[in-house]
Amino acid sequence: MGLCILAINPGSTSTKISVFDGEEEVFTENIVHDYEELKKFKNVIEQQDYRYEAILKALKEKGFSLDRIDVVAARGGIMRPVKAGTYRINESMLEDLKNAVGGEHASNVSAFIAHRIAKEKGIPAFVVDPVSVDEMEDVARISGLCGIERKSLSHALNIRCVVYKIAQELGKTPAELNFIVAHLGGGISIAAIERGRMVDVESANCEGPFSPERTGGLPILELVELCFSGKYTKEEIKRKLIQEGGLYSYLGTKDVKEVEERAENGDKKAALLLDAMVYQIAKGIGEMATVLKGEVDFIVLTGGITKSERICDAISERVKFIAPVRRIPGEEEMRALAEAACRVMEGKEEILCYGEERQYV
Ligand SMILES: Nc1ncnc2c1ncn2[C@@H]1O[C@H](COP(=O)(O)OP(=O)(O)OP(=O)(O)O)[C@@H](O)[C@H]1O
Ligand SMILES: CCCC(=O)O
Repeated sequence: MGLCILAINPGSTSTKISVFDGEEEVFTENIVHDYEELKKFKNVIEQQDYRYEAILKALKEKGFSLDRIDVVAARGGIMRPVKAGTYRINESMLEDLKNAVGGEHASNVSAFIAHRIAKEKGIPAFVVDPVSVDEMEDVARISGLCGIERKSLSHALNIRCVVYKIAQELGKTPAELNFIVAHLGGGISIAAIERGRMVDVESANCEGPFSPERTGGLPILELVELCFSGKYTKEEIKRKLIQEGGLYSYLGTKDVKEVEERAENGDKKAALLLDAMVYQIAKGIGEMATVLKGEVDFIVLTGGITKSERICDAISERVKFIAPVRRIPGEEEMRALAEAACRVMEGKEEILCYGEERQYV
């Protein structure tokens, strides 16, 4: 076996792990957690031991010993704004994630698990293209209210991976192309990538289209009324916006496949909600086309929802006048983690140090 990589990618209800032999996938396992068990923890960082034990169990069931791992590559969470790349996990990063400096996200726990394994085995551990990759132009940071700044939070790992993949197919580098990438999963991010830099991004955590579980942007005064209605605590409001918003709030499910089936079987509400999600995603893509001044080489649709050809066709119908639309169903996050680990271990790419002033954007 060549370089043996353990890739770790925690989601809100599951932890995905993969073992790679260099760039060859050996196996991937999606460890599904009991939601009721996860809910017992005060926050995602407190789930670290629980998820760590689940990873050890899954590896054991595969007959794979941790002793064989040379390096751990983990999805990076919401830390301080950073430039894209691969960061060695350090105390300063762990401290920021523990304090949720950028907010709560399932992947915030990832660095803790990777760090623990790395310490036990005496091997290196990295996070790659964290959720808080920030390459936004200053003009994009202005929100419209002094004191509130727009944030760059996105599915940066998958977005950057698909950009590289398409550029490679064309025999070009990302620096030669402009993309709009819409990652459509449980959350949704829509990014404008100008010559390899993610110059603007909308994520359903803050604004933009609603997703299966997130509200995206809302009418602001109604939201103020809701917050001060006295019916909800701050935590309940946050849950309503991030975990129980979007399709879930209307239909009680986050499963787009199920919503499509309901719509096919004559459920008019489900059909309207799907149309609305498509409409808002297309609108978000249109906005990003203006960021790129119309100079768009490709619109890329990726993430779990893009397994649905029908949804992609409906989005495409509205945006294909902007640029050719490419569909990359599912996500490539595990491969992106492994490939990044290979690049830095082979010295082909610089290892970035979190906390060094120059890394902050
Ligand atoms: N064949 C399919 N047709 C339509 N929707 C699908 C299909 N397969 C998966 N989905 C939907 O994709 C969504 C989940 O996407 P994905 O797996 O990318 O999300 P995640 O990894 O949980 O979250 P995120 O992508 O935000 O990190 C769910 O709503 C799921 O129902
Ligand atoms: C915050 C952007 C990534 C996600 O929605 O999970």
